[in-house]
Amino acid sequence: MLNLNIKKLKIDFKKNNLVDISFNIDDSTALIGESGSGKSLTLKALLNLLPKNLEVTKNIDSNFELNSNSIGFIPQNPFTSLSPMTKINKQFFCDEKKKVEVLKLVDLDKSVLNKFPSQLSGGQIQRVVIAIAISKDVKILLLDEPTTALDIENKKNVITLISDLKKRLNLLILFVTHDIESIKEICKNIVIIKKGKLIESGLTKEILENPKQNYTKILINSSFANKEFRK
Ligand SMILES: Nc1ncnc2c1ncn2[C@@H]1O[C@H](COP(=O)(O)OP(=O)(O)OP(=O)(O)O)[C@@H](O)[C@H]1O
Repeated sequence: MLNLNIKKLKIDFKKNNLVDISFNIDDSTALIGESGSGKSLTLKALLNLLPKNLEVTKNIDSNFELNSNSIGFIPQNPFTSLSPMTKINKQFFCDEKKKVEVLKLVDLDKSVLNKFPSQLSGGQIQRVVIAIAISKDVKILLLDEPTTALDIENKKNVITLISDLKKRLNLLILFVTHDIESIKEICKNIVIIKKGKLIESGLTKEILENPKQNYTKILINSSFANKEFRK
């Protein structure tokens, strides 16, 4: 079984500590916290994309090689993650057989390969981005608020798709979001962070039913309140 253990991740800017956390991913983990809590910095640290002005101490253990092939990244805004002037076909870095195979997994016809991003719908673009992410020998998928830019219908579809891919491809998942509701279907565990520190962690079901910390209760309530508001 795959495992990725963030034994220590400490990120400082000058004398300010921005992140100081440790947690293990052995299935699917949601990383949740209010804006500015350090979620994106944590993802960037895993992707080796932290800006040079930050001081980083990183101790990560995994039972697979952690490199650009084993990490797949799904960004917040699928619309800006594809090159607009390049046909979908040229945005993959794998052979033709693999392209068709991963497109099938995300329920897209191979005819999209011959199109430009502007010829696809928002939901189709997000599916292409997911297909590109899984076209390598991916072991862990990092998702940065992957449904924020989508409407409710597409949001539901993408959540179902990710949940399905996780099972079929046996992937580890680290899902960053503000929206606790969206991770119920996908994530077994939750890690709650505030100002770069771990506040509470455990099984999703248990934390949603019985949050211990006030901060967690507020995050859960605001997520449900938003949902009501959007109805
Ligand atoms: N390059 C940087 N230099 C200095 N401080 C930074 C840098 N990048 C991020 N920070 C600070 O680190 C903290 C955490 O930022 P981060 O982007 O990880 O938050 P986040 O939880 O992803 O927020 P959001 O949900 O709004 O995306 C913030 O206070 C931010 O201002």
